[in-house]
Amino acid sequence: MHKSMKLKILVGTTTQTAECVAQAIQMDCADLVDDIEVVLMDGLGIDVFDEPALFLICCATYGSGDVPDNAQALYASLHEAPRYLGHVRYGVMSLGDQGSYPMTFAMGGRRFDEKLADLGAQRLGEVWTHDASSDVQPEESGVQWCRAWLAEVLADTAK
Ligand SMILES: Cc1cc2nc3c(=O)[nH]c(=O)nc-3n(C[C@H](O)[C@H](O)[C@H](O)COP(=O)(O)O)c2cc1C
Repeated sequence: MHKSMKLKILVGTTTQTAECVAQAIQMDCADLVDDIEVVLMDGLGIDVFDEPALFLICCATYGSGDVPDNAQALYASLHEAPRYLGHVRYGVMSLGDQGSYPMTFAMGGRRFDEKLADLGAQRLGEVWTHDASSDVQPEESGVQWCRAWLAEVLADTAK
């Protein structure tokens, strides 16, 4: 990946924590990537991955380990209209609440991770998680993770 490439952040959220994390990244990582787009997942389908971009799934968890309502269409589309996504490289930021939902902690983002990997897409780096029952501030921690993640991705591509 080059600095001039696009980072597209796909946001699955209900109460906007994930969106705030994505927006903080958009502002704070502008020195690392020229073009950062934040897109809510509402109404998206698998064709969002047709665009040549590095993808970042930033997704909360609802129900019992499900993706949020606004992510349901995209998640369903990966199952209902599957196709090979070998050209896609992505990272995952997954939000949850370990205190209240220990059995399904941060499974929203992980569900996307599992399905994208099934379709041949390549995850770069480890999955970042945020626990709403902790004192960790999501925007600050998310930006810190994303800067390190982007630096690694950029360095790897430069090799
Ligand atoms: C009704 C409800 C169900 C939830 N279910 C889960 C869950 O199964 N696992 C989990 O880790 N977090 C769960 N959470 C916690 C949210 O994922 C967490 O608060 C997250 O930060 C919300 O992100 P958002 O503001 O972007 O929607 C749930 C929250 C609510 C209100």
